[in-house]
Amino acid sequence: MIIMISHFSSALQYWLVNHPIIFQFSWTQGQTLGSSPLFLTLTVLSYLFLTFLLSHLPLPPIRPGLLKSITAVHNLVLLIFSLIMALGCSVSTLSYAPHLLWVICLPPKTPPNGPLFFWAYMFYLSKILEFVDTLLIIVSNSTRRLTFLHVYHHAAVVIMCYIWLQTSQSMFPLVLVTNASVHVLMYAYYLCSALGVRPRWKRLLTECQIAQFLSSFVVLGLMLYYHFTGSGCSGVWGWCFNTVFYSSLLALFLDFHAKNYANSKRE
Ligand SMILES: CC(C)(COP(=O)(O)OP(=O)(O)OC[C@H]1O[C@@H](n2cnc3c(N)ncnc32)[C@H](O)[C@@H]1OP(=O)(O)O)[C@@H](O)C(=O)NCCC(=O)NCCSC(=O)CC(=O)O
Repeated sequence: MIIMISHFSSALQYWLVNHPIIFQFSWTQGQTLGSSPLFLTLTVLSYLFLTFLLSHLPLPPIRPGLLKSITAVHNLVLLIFSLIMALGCSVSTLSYAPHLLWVICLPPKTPPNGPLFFWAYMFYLSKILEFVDTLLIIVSNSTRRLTFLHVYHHAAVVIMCYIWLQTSQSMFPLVLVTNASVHVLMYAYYLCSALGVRPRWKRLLTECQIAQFLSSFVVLGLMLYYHFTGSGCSGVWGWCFNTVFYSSLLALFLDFHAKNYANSKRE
């Protein structure tokens, strides 16, 4: 049993941290795929433009069975990918963080190399894959769900991940693990919905999302404290973006909660 656990943990360590592609990863602006400011600008603008265009065009109907299957596969892929990213970033942090404070405050001029930044890069790419959520909402004619919250979140989160990589943003490992874990639940919820099962824990899921934004303010506060009381933390401009972004998401999610669950009893 002990030998099996030890084999499993070595395999995990290799595939999530020490594999050469992960270990030797380096984010280099203009060289790594998707790392140029032009790529970021075009990606976000194309997303906004196509969302506007497709939601105003009459689209050919898709067979409900086919749409259901595509939606289920998309959600399953993102569920598994989110789980791998949460695990990968946690194991990389446990393997490489020299001390606990390091996950909140990376030393200034930390180069965006190695396993932790590999997972930040995967997270960045996964946020582009999440654009398919919007396409699914549009093709299923569910305009009720094409909200400002949804489109704003999907566009801005890509910019946030780019800043993480470009500025070696302190505290990203904590935010990544929290968000990817919440997204495991979120895509499980959407997967069940697509398969025709409405989970009874929708409200709880929204509350987990709100809790993740609230907890990120604690981490943002700690980073600022260590930045000004120590020798500085990497990615202070990213701190400003994160603070504005999370404050706006918190306000939008509190509004969503008030509108969706005001009359429902807690389950
Ligand atoms: C419980 C929530 C996760 C989702 O609330 P909703 O009101 O959107 O959920 P709902 O009950 O209408 O969802 C079920 C419907 O979604 C369809 N559906 C299935 N898969 C989907 C997918 N990948 N993207 C979008 N919709 C999808 C189902 O087929 C079903 O359609 P039908 O009804 O036709 O059968 C909530 O907490 C939430 O996040 N609300 C904000 C809306 C949003 O866009 N969230 C995701 C991005 S924000 C985010 O991700 C924040 C974060 O980082 O945590």
